[in-house]
Amino acid sequence: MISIEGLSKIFTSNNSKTTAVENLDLRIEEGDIFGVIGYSGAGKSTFVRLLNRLEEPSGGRITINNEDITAMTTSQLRIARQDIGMIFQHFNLLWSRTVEDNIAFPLEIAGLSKAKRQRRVQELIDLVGLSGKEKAYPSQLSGGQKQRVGIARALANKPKVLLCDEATSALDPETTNAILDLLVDINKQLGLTIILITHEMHVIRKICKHVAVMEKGKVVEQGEVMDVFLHPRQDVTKKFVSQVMGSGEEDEDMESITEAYTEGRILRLHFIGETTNQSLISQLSKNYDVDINILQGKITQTQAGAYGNLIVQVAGAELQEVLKFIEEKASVEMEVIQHAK
Ligand SMILES: Nc1ncnc2c1ncn2[C@@H]1O[C@H](COP(=O)(O)OP(=O)(O)OP(=O)(O)O)[C@@H](O)[C@H]1O
Repeated sequence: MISIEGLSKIFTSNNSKTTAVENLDLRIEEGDIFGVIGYSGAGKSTFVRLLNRLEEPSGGRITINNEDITAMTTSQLRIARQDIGMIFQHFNLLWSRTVEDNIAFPLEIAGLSKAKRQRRVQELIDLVGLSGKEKAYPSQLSGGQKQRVGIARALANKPKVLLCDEATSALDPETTNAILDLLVDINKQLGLTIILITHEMHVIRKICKHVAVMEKGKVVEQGEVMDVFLHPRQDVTKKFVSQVMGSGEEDEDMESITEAYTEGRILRLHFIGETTNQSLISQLSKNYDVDINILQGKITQTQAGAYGNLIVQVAGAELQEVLKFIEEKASVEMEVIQHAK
């Protein structure tokens, strides 16, 4: 477990002070994939760099598995850092070393024998899917492959925690998804705790279990990803959620929908969690004498299941039975938008 209490960082330069992180408290459970999201300047990078003391805190305490990182001497910290891997937006690879030599680098520093290094490097290359690229140089790799090298290198000493500083921000959407899938695999296979900072809600939605939203150096909202998606409280959180789900402005179309579809009833179905897997729509149209017309909607997948809204038109002889079934039996929330004339 990672516990952060009253963490602060104040940068002082030329008589000016910037509070990058202010009195921040967080608890991150072992094995979690914990996302920290915020706009540029919110203090995310500083926060993540404080965790392994790449930045020295101005105040507060960080403990990782009951070890007080903030109280460590430089030599204690050097050993503790072997348990904290880190990957970066621009990969930070050694350009004059091959893939295998980049991955071997932290093992050399840790003093492993050549034979042990070679064995471990091969395991890591297999783990991150880089077989065949052992002898390539970073300049010969795609962005996604470079980040795979970064991940393998970060995992070389079998850390318990992996810090990801905007690790997918330099990648295209498809490569981002592949790297995020790899992080989920690693989290499952190795039980590693992942702390990931990003300005993209898509990243949080896809792989995180918990999220903290940062603004002006503070955590302004936090919780399970699904809860934060469903009930964003702060304006900044609402903006991030709208990156994935739209702003809700699409509801302005409701008027044209209700004018165009006058038969039966128009329903807004709100799916939360695994309920989307119930195949509600096909169940209804198979079991009842109704026609169901999907008019609008957005369903998205999170680590805790799928959620979102569907706007449907239901018409036919057994309309009332369908409304009763959804209300009483299905675990979706239903709102009848319009009683058609
Ligand atoms: N070394 C530094 N010296 C002075 N000020 C700094 C330093 N590093 C960061 N800051 C300031 O601290 C604040 C937080 O910066 P930080 O880089 O942590 O934000 P961020 O949320 O990661 O944003 P970005 O994604 O743009 O990097 C900013 O106002 C920044 O200018």
